[in-house]
Amino acid sequence: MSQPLRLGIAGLGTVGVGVVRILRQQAALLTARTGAKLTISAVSARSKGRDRGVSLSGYAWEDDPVVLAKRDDVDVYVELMGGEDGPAKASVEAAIAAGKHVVTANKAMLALHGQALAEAAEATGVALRYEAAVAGGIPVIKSLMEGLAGNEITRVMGVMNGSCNYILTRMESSGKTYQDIFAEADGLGYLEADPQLDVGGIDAAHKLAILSSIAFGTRVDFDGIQLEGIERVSIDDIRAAADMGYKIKLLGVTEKTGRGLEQRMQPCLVPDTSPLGQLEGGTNMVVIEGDAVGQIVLRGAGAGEGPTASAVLADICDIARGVRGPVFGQPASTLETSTRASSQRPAAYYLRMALVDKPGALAKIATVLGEAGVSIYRMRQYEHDEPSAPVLIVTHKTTRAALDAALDAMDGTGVLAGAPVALRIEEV
Ligand SMILES: NC(=O)c1ccc[n+]([C@@H]2O[C@H](COP(=O)([O-])OP(=O)(O)OC[C@H]3O[C@@H](n4cnc5c(N)ncnc54)[C@H](O)[C@@H]3O)[C@@H](O)[C@H]2O)c1
Ligand SMILES: N[C@@H](CCO)C(=O)O
Ligand code: NA
Repeated sequence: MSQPLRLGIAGLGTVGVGVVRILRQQAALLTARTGAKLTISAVSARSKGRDRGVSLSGYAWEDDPVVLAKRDDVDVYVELMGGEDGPAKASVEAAIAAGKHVVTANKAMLALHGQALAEAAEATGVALRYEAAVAGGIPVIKSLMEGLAGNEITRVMGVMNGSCNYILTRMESSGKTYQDIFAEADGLGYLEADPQLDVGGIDAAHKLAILSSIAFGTRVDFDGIQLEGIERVSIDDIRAAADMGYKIKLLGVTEKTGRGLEQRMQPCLVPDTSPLGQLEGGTNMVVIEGDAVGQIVLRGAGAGEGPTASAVLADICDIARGVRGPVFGQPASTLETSTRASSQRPAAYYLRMALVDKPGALAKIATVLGEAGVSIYRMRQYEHDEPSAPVLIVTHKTTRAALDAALDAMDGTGVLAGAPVALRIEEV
């Protein structure tokens, strides 16, 4: 048997405790699989005395994660504190400089500092692994980097924030408003301490930025993501979309177009019969398309103690087996700076509008759409008691620019009884 692999774990919250638990409960299995004894040398968290429901006896305690990261008896530094900067980044940098391998679940840090950290790790010859950072327990990093290494990746899509998917699917099943279900999710502890990270799409966008880099050989470019959260998704749209055969999802999409890399994280419609459309509750799904493999669908738990710790353990086991390799699948120095594709690839759009119920109103809308080059594919007007008429339109594929021109022109027609809603329909 090889030398023991000695771990230093910083962060003993949901994920850290899960990792300690698996290391204690599955010690024999992990040794059988890796050929090495996996031991914990030291741990760090904010509160030393807190009862975490798992024994920490036999592990040294460090108040400062940077000190922990550099300890002589630590071979792998496991960062499970979170936060894009602060002690997480400082300690990971210290670990790399001290020649320690690093495992982290910190998507925010990688989305914003991934390139610099990858360059540092590769210069020092240490592993920097982060399976838990994207879609938690789903082995999406491994699938993309290893299982699909023979493919040119054409598109990656995913629902990668469980809290948002919970809110959207609960709105539909309960018929309640966004505000009501947001409060319910908050009460159940489903939201991050800063809920804007979830509902603003930021957490999911961090994950998308990491996947883009691996899929397309580009430097992580979080700021290049067209980002919109779910705060403005209304129960009226969820109902109307359902009536037309769609679900609304906070969907991340990254694809290389002739104009550059297009990364979008926004609410959009997907067919209700598609795997993404059928994804309920807090579950995650990532869909990957490669030129040789076609489309594959990965589904599972994106968060929670067990699933996230499962991914951290996978990385630790790989390091124990001697697996190294570039952080984003090819040497960091060869990753390209992506050209940001400025406008969105053509798509069908869903439009919901309330029209003044007077002769010629619908004709005016049809005219401005036609004049902007936007063609109508499907349309419904519902019976109504109110003075305005609810109208739904699904367009043929069009550019966002043409649609925006049509929406601008609609403003001047005098037949709108409120601001129209326009959502992209993603081909999945
Ligand atoms: N919880 C999940 O389901 C999940 C899923 C995927 C990824 N992640 C990521 O895993 C990481 C940890 O998440 P979590 O949910 O376990 O968080 P948590 O809030 O439950 O735990 C954080 C831990 O870090 C410790 N900590 C924070 N600042 C510290 C400091 N300055 N010094 C020492 N210790 C410090 C805290 O004391 C706590 O023990 C984050 O990067 C998060 O984004 C979490
Ligand atoms: N808040 C995140 C946690 C996992 O990153 C989610 O809901 O998916
Ligand atoms: Na994962």
